[in-house]
Amino acid sequence: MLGEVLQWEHAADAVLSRWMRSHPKMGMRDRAEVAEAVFDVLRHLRRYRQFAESGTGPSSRRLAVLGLASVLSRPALESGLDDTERAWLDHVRSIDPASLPRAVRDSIPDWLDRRLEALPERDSLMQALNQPAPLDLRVNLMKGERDDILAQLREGPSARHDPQPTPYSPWGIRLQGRPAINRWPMFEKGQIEVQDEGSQILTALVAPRRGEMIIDYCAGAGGKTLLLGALMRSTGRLYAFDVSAARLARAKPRFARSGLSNIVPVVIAPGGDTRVKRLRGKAHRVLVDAPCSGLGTLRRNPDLKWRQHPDSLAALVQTQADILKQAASCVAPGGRLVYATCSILPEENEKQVEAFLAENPEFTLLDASKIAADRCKNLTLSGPYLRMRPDLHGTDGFFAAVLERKDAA
Ligand SMILES: C[S@@+](CC[C@H](N)C(=O)[O-])C[C@H]1O[C@@H](n2cnc3c(N)ncnc32)[C@H](O)[C@@H]1O
Repeated sequence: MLGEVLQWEHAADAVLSRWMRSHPKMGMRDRAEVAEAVFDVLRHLRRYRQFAESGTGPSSRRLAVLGLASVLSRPALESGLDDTERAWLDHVRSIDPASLPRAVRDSIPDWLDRRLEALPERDSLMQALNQPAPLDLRVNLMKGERDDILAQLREGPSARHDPQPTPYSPWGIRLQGRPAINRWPMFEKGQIEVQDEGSQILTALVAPRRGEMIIDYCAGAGGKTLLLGALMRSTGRLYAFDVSAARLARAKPRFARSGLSNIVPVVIAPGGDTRVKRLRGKAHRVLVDAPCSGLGTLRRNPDLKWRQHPDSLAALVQTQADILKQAASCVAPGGRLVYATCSILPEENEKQVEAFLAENPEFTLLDASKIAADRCKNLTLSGPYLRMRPDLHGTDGFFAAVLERKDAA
């Protein structure tokens, strides 16, 4: 299975899920260990490949041994190794990561290492992106209060995941480990959803009001749409646009569970869709959660750093600019446009916004950190952009900018 993951034809979690389904007799604990070991190899692949150059036998076995070393106790792992492998593992364990070239230590391709060079506190960011992430939940305001849900989670079997309120989002709960929450009654009833705290905070930047007309332009499977709908208290009209019918189809059961009745899902055509044209200048607020490299989510999707290339990134940057232009046309005078990504790369973030503002002087940049602080009391950022980072905030890496169209008067 690791061999298949490393061919990069499919996302690692898709290959893993298929493999798990084809091994129905495997216990929960073994499944969790296999998944952790595969993700560990993906996080540290470049470093492990270098280590695997020494030693004997198939290199895929050496990679698997290194991944398993992150989840199994030493005696459990070593009972499955021969003397040569044990000696090799001892040697590898004695290597100080600080002695390795930076891109090998961080396990990223050279092209990406160069692009991340200028980021502030780059080393701590890369270190944090190479760690596993906790699981963040969002309480659905339409169906519950955070304190009540937290109290329920602290009773019963979910207590072992140490439920804690998220530090910044007033709706978030953080769990440790990988609980299968989609079987929990409170999930089935639509009281909780999975949503990283950073994603909750950036959705709050849209700050929708009751009765408004809002567009979630890249709604995908609806993660942010659900919070927008709840913040609108199920009033007004919330369009969930996406070019992918499959993604919107995945959103529909979530919309149904949520109890929201203000969401209108629409599959749009890329480029000039007539329904988009009809909404020209009408929306109070538009969120563009743009398709991006996803490099801010490496804690959860470590394969993304191996699946992206400079060419695919250049194509994404062009798509983001096109989407931003179309989405902007829907914003009413005095209305707001929120541009967001889960990337850490300046070309997908600040540079994209600067290029848009240079071509669209009718928009001005607002201070996103102040708007975020209105909802998230403990969050002190320096504006004008929202930049969430795993090393500084414990969230995935997110970027957002809030733009306002000048009033017609
Ligand atoms: C980052 S994902 C959105 C995730 C979603 N907002 C959430 O919170 O779950 C980006 C989405 O943009 C969609 N997309 C790509 N090109 C688009 C376009 N031209 N117009 C609208 N959506 C597009 C993709 O299908 C994908 O679902």
